[in-house]
Amino acid sequence: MSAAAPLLAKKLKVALLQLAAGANKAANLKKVEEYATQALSAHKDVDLIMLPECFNSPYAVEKFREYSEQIPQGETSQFLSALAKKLNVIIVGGSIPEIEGDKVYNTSLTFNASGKIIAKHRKVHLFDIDIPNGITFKESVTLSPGNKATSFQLPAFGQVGLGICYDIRFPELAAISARKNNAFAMLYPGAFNTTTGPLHWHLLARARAIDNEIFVVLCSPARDPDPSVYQAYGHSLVVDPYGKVIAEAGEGEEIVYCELDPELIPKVREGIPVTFQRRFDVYDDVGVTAKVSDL
Ligand SMILES: NC(=O)CCC(=O)C(=O)O
Repeated sequence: MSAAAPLLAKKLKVALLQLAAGANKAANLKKVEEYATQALSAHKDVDLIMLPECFNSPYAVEKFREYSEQIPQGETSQFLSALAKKLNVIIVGGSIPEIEGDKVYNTSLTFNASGKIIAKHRKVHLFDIDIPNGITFKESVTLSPGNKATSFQLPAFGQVGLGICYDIRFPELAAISARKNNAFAMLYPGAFNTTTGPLHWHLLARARAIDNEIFVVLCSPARDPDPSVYQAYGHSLVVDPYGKVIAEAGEGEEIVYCELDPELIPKVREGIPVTFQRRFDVYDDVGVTAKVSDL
C-alpha cells in the first residue's frame, strides 16, 4: 500500500442545522443565528456548523434571482462571516443564490473561525429533472452552473471536498477531492425532495463514502409545513468511511451532532484496500457524456 491516507489531524465535531427557510430573508438569518448559538451552548466543542442548501431563500426557480446577492459584499456573506467570528466556529454556509454580472449561481461559502471565506463552490450540476407523476424542476431556467470542483483545507483538520445537492449524483467530484486532493470528507448542503429523497438520498451518501472510503456529510432543509412549496426531504445525514450512517435527522427542524474520527480512515482502507487496488492500466477512458438522442 503506497498511497498515504488522508490526514484528518483530530476528531472533527460537527453540528448540522436542519432548518426550513421561508420567504422572509431576515427571519431565515435570525433563525440560523439562534440555532447556531444553541448548538454551541449545548456542545461547546463543536468545530464546524453546516447549513442547508438555500437556507436564506425559498428553493424555487422563480425566486433565485430576486433573493440573489453579491459575494462577499451581500447581506448573507457579511452575516455568516460575523457569526463565524462571534461564535469562533467554522461555518459551511449551505448555499445561497449568488449574482455576478447578469448570472445567478447556487453558491456555497465556507468561513473559518475568524470569519474569512476559505472556500466558494458554485453548484456544478444543475438540478434539471422531470419524473412523471413525481417532480419536475429546472434550475437552469434561472441558474448558471459553476465550472470547478472544490476542495480546501479545514484549518487543523485536513482537506475536505464541497458539492451542492445534485452534485452528489456525479461521483467524479468526490473522486477528485478524495483521490487527487486527499480529502477525508465530502460535504454536501442539499435539498432532495419527497420523490427522490426516499429513493436515493441515503444510497448516494453511502455510495460516495464507500467509493472513496471517506466521511460524507449531508445537510438538508427541514420539511416545510406548507404543502404548496418545495418539500425538502430532511434526514440530514453523516456517513462514515465504511458506508455506515452514524447520525441522521428526522423531517422537522433540529440539530444533528456528530464526530468524525480520523482513526477510522486508515482502518477502513487497510481492511478493504480498494483505495490502493485501482487498475488504471485496465480502465478505458470513461469521459464520454451520452446524449438523450443516443437513447
Ligand atoms: N436541490 C437539488 O439539487 C435536488 C437534488 C435532488 O433532489 C436529486 O434527486 O438529485
